[in-house]
Amino acid sequence: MQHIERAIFDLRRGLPVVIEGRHSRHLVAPIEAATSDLLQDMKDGARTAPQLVLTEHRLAHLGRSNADAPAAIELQTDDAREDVIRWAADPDADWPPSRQPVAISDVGHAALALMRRGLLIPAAIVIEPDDSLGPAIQRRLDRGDLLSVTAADVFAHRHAAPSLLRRVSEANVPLEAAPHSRFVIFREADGMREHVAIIIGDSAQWATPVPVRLHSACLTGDLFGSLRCDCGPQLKASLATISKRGGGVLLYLAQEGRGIGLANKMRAYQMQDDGLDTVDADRVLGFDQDERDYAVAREMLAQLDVAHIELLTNNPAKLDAMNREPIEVARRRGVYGRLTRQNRRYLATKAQRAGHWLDALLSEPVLSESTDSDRNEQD
Ligand SMILES: Nc1nc2c(ncn2[C@@H]2O[C@H](COP(=O)(O)OP(=O)(O)OP(=O)(O)O)[C@@H](O)[C@H]2O)c(=O)[nH]1
Ligand SMILES: [Zn+2]
Repeated sequence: MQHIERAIFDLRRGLPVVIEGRHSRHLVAPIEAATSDLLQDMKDGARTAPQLVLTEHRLAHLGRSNADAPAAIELQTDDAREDVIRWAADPDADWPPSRQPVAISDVGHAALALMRRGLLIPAAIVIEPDDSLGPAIQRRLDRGDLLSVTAADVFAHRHAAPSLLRRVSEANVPLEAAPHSRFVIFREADGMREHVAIIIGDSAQWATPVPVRLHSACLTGDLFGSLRCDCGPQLKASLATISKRGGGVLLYLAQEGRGIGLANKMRAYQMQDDGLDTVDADRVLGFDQDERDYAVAREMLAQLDVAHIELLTNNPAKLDAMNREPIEVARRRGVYGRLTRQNRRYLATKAQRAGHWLDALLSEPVLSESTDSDRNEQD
């Protein structure tokens, strides 16, 4: 487990790692770290054509409309770095002429899994080292300045992480909307993500089913009051509702940007400013329209001995994901933020393309924007 975590940190620092597949050893670099020098070194030391590994969503965006699995573009000697990066992440890129997608091995799949776990753009350059590069890689592995993981360990890690959640600390934190609250911190086994369960009220007095809200982190909305989404007001409304209903649990999940991370959410925002909607923007970057997995949430509730719940959500996918062993969703209750001029399109897209139950909110008049910042400037 530990060496997977270390490999992800190296990838996030812009360093390549070695992935041992069932049949052979490969060198893998994230597209975000593909400098001209690194790309040249990888091309020079490759036994067969280097591959740019892409997800099915990215392939579809490049015009391979029947793509239903990740695949690769084989790179040629004179492919410029700018082109390679464009194929991986530029919204305006097309499929390179006269090339066919090639199937990827377990190494390619493992590379994409590592990029996703590391919240990097899910695209990687993968080579099988030739006889000149192979020994140099071995020396670096022996010295410990290059890390190696097996594809099998990467897949095992992806499935094992949620069930190995550890309850690490807790304390009372009275909240404005719910004065009798206790924060319980859970850490995923690889140490990379922490999730918070906020226990509201006295569990002995809770209603059955227990009111539960799952809230995915949104730095911009929850903390800074961004008008682009509805998260901040939804978070406050959830705490107030749970408190009023005699208490329950709010899970604050480290799933920023529907699981793609803050940096990618900003990339997606930029694309939305250029015309794409929130679903397409994530897909253009190679992600699914929702990358979240709620196994962690089920495990947190199980560890808190909460099984029979009333779920506060407008999201059918959350409802479906939570109504699984050992959790039973007895009832759903809507929870609404507020409609603004800037979030109307985002909320309408969620309703139309992801089936969120938001009709009630979308039919309300748009609230006027807060003018706090103007007033601050006048002061
Ligand atoms: N990728 C992406 N994520 C976004 C965007 N806007 C908001 N988010 C994220 O969307 C998530 C919303 O989380 P929630 O409010 O828990 O979930 P939901 O899917 O809206 O479902 P509800 O339970 O009905 O609120 C947060 O992680 C936000 O950071 C966007 O344009 N792109
Ligand atoms: Zn938000």
